[in-house]
Amino acid sequence: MVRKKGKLPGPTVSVAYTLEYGTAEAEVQEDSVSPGQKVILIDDLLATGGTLFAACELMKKLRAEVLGCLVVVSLKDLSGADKLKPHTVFPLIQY
Ligand SMILES: O=P(O)(O)OC[C@H]1O[C@H](OP(=O)(O)OP(=O)(O)O)[C@H](O)[C@@H]1O
Ligand SMILES: Nc1ncnc2[nH]cnc12
Repeated sequence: MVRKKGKLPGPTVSVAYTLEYGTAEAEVQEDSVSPGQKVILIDDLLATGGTLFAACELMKKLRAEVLGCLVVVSLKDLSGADKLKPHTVFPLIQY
């Protein structure tokens, strides 16, 4: 589980990222994935891609392999999928 900084117990790794309306820090527990583990990232919304890009960076820090990103809604005018390349985004709805 990737969360905003300060919301997870135990040892964590974090990364700063930008949103449409400012900056934030994303965090994941160090033992949440193992090196070499294959992961799929899931979020409700893809806007600029900053949040999922940060999640990909966290997976890179933990040496996990991102197979793709699933989102319910992708706001296509904001080109978030471009920011996530080479990772593939699978949206349920494009708007
Ligand atoms: O592609 P991006 O431009 O990064 O935007 C997408 C993010 O924005 C929303 O979260 P938000 O940061 O607003 O926080 P919330 O989950 O607390 O609503 C949403 O849940 C995504 O995680
Ligand atoms: N453009 C947007 N619309 C709704 N929720 C959002 N969260 C981040 N960007 C958003």
